[in-house]
Amino acid sequence: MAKGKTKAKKETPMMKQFNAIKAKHPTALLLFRVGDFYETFGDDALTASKILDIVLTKRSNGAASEMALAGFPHHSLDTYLPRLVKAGQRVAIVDQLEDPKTAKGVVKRGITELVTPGVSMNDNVLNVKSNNYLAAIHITKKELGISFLDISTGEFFIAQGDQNYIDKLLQGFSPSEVLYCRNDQEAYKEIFGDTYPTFRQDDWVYTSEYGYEKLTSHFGTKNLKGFGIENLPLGIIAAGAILNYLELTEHHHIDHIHQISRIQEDKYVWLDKFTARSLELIFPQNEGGIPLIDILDRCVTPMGARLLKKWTVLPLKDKGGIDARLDVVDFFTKEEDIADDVITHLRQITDIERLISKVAVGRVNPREIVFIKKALQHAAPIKKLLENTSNTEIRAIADRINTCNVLVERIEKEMQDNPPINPAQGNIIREGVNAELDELRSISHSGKDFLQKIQERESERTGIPSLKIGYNKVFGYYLEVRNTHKDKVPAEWIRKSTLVNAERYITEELKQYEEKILNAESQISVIETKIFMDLIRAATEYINPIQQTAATLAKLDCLLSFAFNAIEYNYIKPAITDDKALDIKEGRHPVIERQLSADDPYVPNDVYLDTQEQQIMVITGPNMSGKSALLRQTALIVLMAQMGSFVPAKSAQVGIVDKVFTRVGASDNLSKGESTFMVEMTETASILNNISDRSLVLMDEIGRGTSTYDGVSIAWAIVEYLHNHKKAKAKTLFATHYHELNELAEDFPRIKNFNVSVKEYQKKIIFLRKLKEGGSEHSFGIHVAQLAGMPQSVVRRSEDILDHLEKDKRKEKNKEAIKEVPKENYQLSIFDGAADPVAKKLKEEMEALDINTMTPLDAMLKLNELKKLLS
Ligand SMILES: Nc1ncnc2c1ncn2[C@@H]1O[C@H](COP(=O)(O)OP(=O)(O)OP(=O)(O)O)[C@@H](O)[C@H]1O
Repeated sequence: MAKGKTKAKKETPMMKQFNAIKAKHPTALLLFRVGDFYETFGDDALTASKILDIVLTKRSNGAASEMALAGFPHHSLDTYLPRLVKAGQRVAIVDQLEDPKTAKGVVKRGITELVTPGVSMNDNVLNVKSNNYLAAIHITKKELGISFLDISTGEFFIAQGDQNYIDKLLQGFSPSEVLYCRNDQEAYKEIFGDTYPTFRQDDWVYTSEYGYEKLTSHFGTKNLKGFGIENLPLGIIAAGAILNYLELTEHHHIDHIHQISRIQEDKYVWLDKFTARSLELIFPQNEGGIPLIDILDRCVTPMGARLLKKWTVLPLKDKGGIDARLDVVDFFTKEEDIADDVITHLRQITDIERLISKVAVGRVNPREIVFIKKALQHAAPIKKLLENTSNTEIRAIADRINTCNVLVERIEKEMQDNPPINPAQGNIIREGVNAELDELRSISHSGKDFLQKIQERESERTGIPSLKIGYNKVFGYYLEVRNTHKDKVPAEWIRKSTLVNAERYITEELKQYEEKILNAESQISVIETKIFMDLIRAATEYINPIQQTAATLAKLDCLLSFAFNAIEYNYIKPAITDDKALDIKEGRHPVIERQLSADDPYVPNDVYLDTQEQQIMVITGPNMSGKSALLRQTALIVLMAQMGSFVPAKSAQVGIVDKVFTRVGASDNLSKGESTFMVEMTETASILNNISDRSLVLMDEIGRGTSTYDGVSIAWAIVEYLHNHKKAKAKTLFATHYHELNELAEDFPRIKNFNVSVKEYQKKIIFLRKLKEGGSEHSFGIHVAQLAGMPQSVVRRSEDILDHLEKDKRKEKNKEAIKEVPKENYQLSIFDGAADPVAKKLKEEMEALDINTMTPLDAMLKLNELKKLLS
């Protein structure tokens, strides 16, 4: 070696091991097990110390530089891991794969689990009431494929469609992580922005062959026809990408994922993403708001709560399916005693859907196995109760509950009632299960008894009253003598350590018993673990029936939730019909009514809409009078009815609705750089382009985001369009401040005017909240300003200005002016949309024609020319 140069220190073997694993998973944060700690190194340590607020230190890597280090005790994994994952980290748990005591050289280590936001079985990462979905998207120019998986429950879905549809699904499923192809980065960002944590995979994963092969080999099928997804090639690619990701994250035991289903778009009411948001179905729009789900959800099981969320965003469209649910709810509202008995047992049932998934992935602990048993034991009386009813729908539910008696008996026979979570802690298996185990236990116990006797005997013999027997890992069992009695210690005792106030000794005799006890204990642990593992293996045979039972109990839980709401809040059974009318008598808003006191209750209102007589209700009324509430309650009642729930009304006839479109309130989207008005127009355009004869449209103050003239014109034209649409007479509630729109009812037969009434009393307004036929004259905006505490001078001045404007009769002129616009301009014609240059040209050409002076040949030639123009 050249003089003056120091020998470059080599990496320690452990750091070499760390670097090798890190190189394979550069984007994951490694929790590296070292002895009793999980350590993080380098950049990972910086990240972990920040997120977890743990101390950052340095470690000599053996190399010239020092490395950042941050760690925590291994038993705190459940506390720290969720915090890392929730902060968006992908965390690789690197465990010691062999016993450090017997390892030669550096302990073998490997990743035992890669926990990412979308792939987690950890109870602390998961929310009991929500699914935790991983999504994969495959993007092509024409369409997109998508797949969702919740590994904690085994639910696996697939779909394919245009950007709007996929975006809507993403909103509904709200995945915790989205996978896409590395090459699609730009396209993905452009379409979906950065709403979700993402992970990119290599392009070879995103091919048809790979996806198809992955799915068929996972399910052990020749093709995918049985799942009804064969014709969704893009969805299959996405689903393949999900299975690939499970491999990458070391999730190899996934037998509980035993089917994949197509998301059947046509089975459910279409709610565009604005509607789900503005009706506040799952999330409130403003902090502190209450979404519908909070009102509906009285579920007592986690799987029930999760299913109810799905039902809420996916109301049904087929009468049979809805009626089946309503019949069960009806039964329970009439048979309250049975409902009470069922719910009492249901309350005792834990999350068997997730527990059985843990069995499949081999992560179930002894206590959880006992929970599964208890759950099935409570499912049995539920099955009995339901079987004995006269209702066929309820008996069908009973049929689907499988109480897995053989498994229950085996768990009951083998497992202690209250075993510890960690099998290594011992005492998980009952006595009488295994003779060898029983014998070893008696050796261990008698050994311990004997130790006790040694202590008593020696205490008497030596005259040391405070003599204690203890145990530690370093030198096993010992006798502890306080310093005051040190002089009484016999010569044959061997001193092992000195503490401040005491000394510890071992003896030959102690060592002998120690060996016996420790031998027995380690064998006990081996036998207990083996019996437990055998039991888990046996339980894997029950994955399907337990999943089915879990799904059935979830459904039952949701229906009971509906029934209890109906009983307590006076909801009624809606009549679902195949016609197109909606007839709600004395309907109430399910959320607002709960917030009001009994002295000042919600004022119910009637709403009637159909496609023949009263297709569009134009609702005027002052600010704060309750227009928005009326619109929303109508949609919520329809959606609740189609979910299978009773509804807050005196009576309700609901002709099946296929799509609900809502444009309610301002949903600012300033973060995306769009103005409120632009958003409003985009949403409205999407409504107008998608309506059908069965759609329900709610529009609230459309046009208010621009000048009054623009606003009135747009609102007017939209109402006309909805009325005149050839194929789709969408039922519409149109709330507006523009009284000019009341004129529409004069010319259009299916438009009717209504107003939410108020009373004026001593220059103040009293809100009556009652919907009445007829238009209204003014807005009372100034009164509302006054109510809001506007300075008196401003209120007075605005009253003067209003007076002046009204006297000027400009308002009247405006109305007249609109009415004077030739009607044809509003009619749909082939020239609709002056923006279309071809249509414009055609129109000009046709107008310029003088048919009287044309020969038949001229006419033919001209026609040919026009036809060319069209093509
Ligand atoms: N039928 C009702 N019974 C009792 N209270 C109601 C009723 N309808 C609405 N409210 C109460 O009145 C408040 C205002 O209602 P809402 O927002 O629907 O008014 P609005 O007419 O849409 O007002 P704006 O035009 O200012 O948006 C609601 O927050 C609700 O608490």
